[in-house]
Amino acid sequence: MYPDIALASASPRRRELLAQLPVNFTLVSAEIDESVLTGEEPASYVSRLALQKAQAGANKLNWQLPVLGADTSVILDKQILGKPESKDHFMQMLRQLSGRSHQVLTAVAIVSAGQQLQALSSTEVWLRPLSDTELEAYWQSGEPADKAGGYGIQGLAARFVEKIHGSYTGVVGLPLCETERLIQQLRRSA
Ligand SMILES: Cc1cn([C@H]2C[C@H](O)[C@@H](COP(=O)(O)OP(=O)(O)OP(=O)(O)O)O2)c(=O)[nH]c1=O
Repeated sequence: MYPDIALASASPRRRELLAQLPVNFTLVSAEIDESVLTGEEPASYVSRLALQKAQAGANKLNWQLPVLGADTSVILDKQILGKPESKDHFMQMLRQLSGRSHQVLTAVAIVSAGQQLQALSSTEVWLRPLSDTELEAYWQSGEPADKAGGYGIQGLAARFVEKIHGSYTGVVGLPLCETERLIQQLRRSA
């Protein structure tokens, strides 16, 4: 069937989550510079990146299809934590996240030739205290490397999560309630 939309993402999680919605989609790659601008607020950062991913995807497709982009970051005391760059970086991040709550922000953007739609999901996640021995073993599993904040709530790190307040799918990388709402808005305006 002809796709309604393109997903500008290399993330297998986003692909699996979008497949749970009644929408036909195709994939497009969109590499962008993910550097944080000086003084940029976390919400502005994730929103800008989601929009830039969608725009980069739309450019590749010559704006023939609406394109969806998303970005997820872990925020601790206004500090933006991306993916761990090394084991040391991972240990440092998880020691900071241990035994307290943090925020996970996921922005979603859909761009088409005529319009730009955006949503922001914010979730508070509480992690229990984590020992260095547990963290060493978790790093060895390979799971943390491609995840913002260095953990995957949907994977082995599930046992570290005491509670969440917000959107589970938002933490995994694509808040489905908000995303479906944007797709419905797009359809209404077509
Ligand atoms: C906190 C958390 C993040 N993540 C993932 C979601 C995102 O894929 C990733 C954050 O990186 P992003 O830069 O948002 O996305 P990405 O590089 O994986 O994919 P894209 O091609 O769309 O840019 O962290 C989890 O899978 N589980 C979690 O619990």
